[in-house]
Formats: sequence, structure tokens, C-alpha cells
Amino acid sequence: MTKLAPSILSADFSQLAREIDDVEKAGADYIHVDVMDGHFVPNITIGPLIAESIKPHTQLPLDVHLMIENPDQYIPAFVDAGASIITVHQETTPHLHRTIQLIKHHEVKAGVVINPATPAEMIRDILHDVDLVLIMTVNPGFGGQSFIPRTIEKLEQIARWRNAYGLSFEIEVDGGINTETAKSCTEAGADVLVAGSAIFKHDDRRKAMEAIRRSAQV
Ligand SMILES: O=C(CO)[C@@H](O)[C@H](O)COP(=O)(O)O
Ligand SMILES: [Fe+2]
Repeated sequence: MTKLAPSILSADFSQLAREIDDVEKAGADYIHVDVMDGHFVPNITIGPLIAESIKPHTQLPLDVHLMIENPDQYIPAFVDAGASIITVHQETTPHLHRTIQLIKHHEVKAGVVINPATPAEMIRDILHDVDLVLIMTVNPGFGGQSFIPRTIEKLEQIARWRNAYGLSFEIEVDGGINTETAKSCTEAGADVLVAGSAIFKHDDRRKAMEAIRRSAQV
């Protein structure tokens, strides 16, 4: 069954605990936490203090998507804050293997993510070491953007390599996922769908999530 990871970037930040509780009760699998630094991406969002403050309000794994320069410097703080999965952009670290090992050293699941313009080849080697591969289906930085269809080819490529190498990492997609775009992602091999505006901009989150799941069925 396809997993759903609501991105709290589109939630009401003044009511975060309630927003998280709402999607947890509606059947979310992960809580997706978008961390932006105003350098790697042109927006500033959540730091370890907010991650730590939401942690006691959910049983779900915190799926932390780091969109920051110098990720190694902040990984321990997100581990201490209670992250279950930490995903780093290949574009932000010159020593990707070292960064992934640092996450794993803290006994947290390690993910790698690439931007729409980054070829799949850039993460081919590290596939053997990660628990999750995130394919950005929009340029990182903001919620509510339109899905970039060409990213599907990359998704298919990653899924083919997973089979060919006998690996078992999860494949996640992030950006512009809604009832129109979800199916092409699951058909291409996505296991986890991140969705922000397609969930939080609806009053009835359960209905919104059910609609995405239904549309994603392959
Ligand atoms: O990482 C990001 C954006 O950089 C995402 O997680 C967004 O928060 C997804 O929002 P929608 O495109 O689903 O509204
Ligand atoms: Fe994200």
C-alpha cells in the first residue's frame, strides 16, 4: 500500500500540534518536515527546535527533508529533536557517502534527495547505502508548485536500479502531488507520496488523503 507523508509546510503553523493530530488520525504514515535555510533554497522554515516541539504530539515517524547547506553540521541536532528519517540533498554535500554514514551512525534512517535538474546517475553509487531515495518533482523551496512531469523518467530509472541491484530502499516523491499526479508516480515506482497543499488546504483531511490514495492505486 502506498504511504502518505503530509508535509506540514502547508499546515497552519499556529496550530501545528492540532494539524499533525488531524492527519495522524486520518491515516498518515509519516510526518514530512521541510527544513529550509534561505541559502540552498530561497525560503526559511523549520529548525530543530520546532521538530523537537512537535515530536511529543505524534507517534508517526518524523521524515525530515533537509534543504540546507552544510547538512553535516545540523544532523546531530535533528537526531536529538527526534527525527526518524533524515534526507539530505546530493547537491548540498561534497562527501555524500560521509554524510549518509553520519546519519546512520546516529541510528536514524538515511535518505538522499535530488532536484529536478539533477540526473539519477549522481546518486547511483549511494543507492547501496540509503534507506530512502526522494525524487523532487518540483524545485525545492515552496509548497503549492506544479508537478514537473519529466521527473517521472528519473523515478523509473531509480526503480529499475533498485530491482537490478536487489536493494530495498523506499522511493518517495515530493512536490505537486495530488489526485492528478499521484498515479503516474506510483506507476513509476514511488512507495511514499509527500503532499502538502493537496492535504492541508482542504478542511476534511481524511477525505483529501483518501482521494490521493484512491487515485494513486496501480
Ligand atoms: O519539500 C518541499 C518543497 O520544497 C515539499 O515537501 C512541499 O512542502 C510540498 O508541497 P506541495 O507541493 O505538496 O504543496
Ligand atoms: Fe519536502
